Amino acid sequence: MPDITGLEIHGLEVRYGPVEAVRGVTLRAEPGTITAILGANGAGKSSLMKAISGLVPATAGRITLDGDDITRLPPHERARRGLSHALEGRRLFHRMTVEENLKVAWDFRNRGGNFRAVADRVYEQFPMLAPRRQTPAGMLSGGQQQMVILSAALIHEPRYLLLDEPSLGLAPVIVQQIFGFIESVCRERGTTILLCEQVAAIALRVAHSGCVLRRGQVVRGGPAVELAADPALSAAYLGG
Ligand SMILES: Nc1ncnc2c1ncn2[C@@H]1O[C@H](COP(=O)(O)OP(=O)(O)OP(=O)(O)O)[C@@H](O)[C@H]1O
Repeated sequence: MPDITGLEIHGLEVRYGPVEAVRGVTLRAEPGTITAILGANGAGKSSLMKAISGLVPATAGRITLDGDDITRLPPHERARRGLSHALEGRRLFHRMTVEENLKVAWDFRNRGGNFRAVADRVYEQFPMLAPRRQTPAGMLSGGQQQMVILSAALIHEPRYLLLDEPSLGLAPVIVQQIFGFIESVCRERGTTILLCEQVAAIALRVAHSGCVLRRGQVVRGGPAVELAADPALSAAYLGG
C-alpha cells in the first residue's frame, strides 16, 4: 500500500509548438479533497489535466502521485495506479448503449470481478439511467450523458479523479445534481478530485481549495471559501 500523500505538481509546463499552454504550474491536491482549477476559456485548464493523466506530455516539471514520480509514465500506467480522467465534451460512444459504454470502461482494465453488480450500483446511484440502459448514449440528454461519463470514470473506484468542466452545457438543476454526486464521491469514498471549471461559483461550492489559472500560470490559490468570497477575483478572471 503506497503512502497516501496526494497529487503534487511542480513547475509543470505544456507546449504545443510555439504555444505555451501551461507555464510553471505548482499545486497540490490533498488526499480526500476536491481542488478546483478555475480560469477562463483557453487559460490552460484542460492542458494541465491532460498532462496529469498523460494524454499530452509535460515539457518540463514533475508530477507525483502518493510520492511516486509519474511524469513520464504512459496513461494506462497512471490509470493502473488509480488515476481516472473524465474528459471535457461528453466523450462517449454515442451509438453504443448506456450499458455498453459502462462495459467498455469496465473492460478497459481487465481485472475480472462482477460487472453486473457494478452496473446495478450505477443504476441505483442514477435511477434515471436504469430504464435507459439499452438506449444509445447519443440519444440521452446532456445531463444523462454526464452521469454515464462520471459512472464510467468511477467504475474501477479510482483514488484520483480528474473532471474537466462537468457543468458544460447543462441546465442549473442538473448541474446541482451532478455536483451533489461529485461531492458525495469525495466524502463517501475518499476520492481525491481535481475539478476544472470556468464557472467558478459552481466549483467553489463543492471544492475545499482552488487555484486560478490565467494564460497558463497560477495567479491565485487558497481555500475555496476565501476564493468564493473575493468579488474582485470572479470579476477579473472567471466569468460566469
Ligand atoms: N492541441 C493543441 N494544439 C495547439 N494549441 C492548443 C491545443 N490544445 C490547446 N491549445 C491552446 O493551449 C491554450 C490552453 O488551452 P486549454 O484547452 O488547455 O485551455 P482551457 O482553460 O482548458 O480552455 P477551455 O475551457 O476552452 O478548454 C489555448 O491557447 C489553446 O488554444
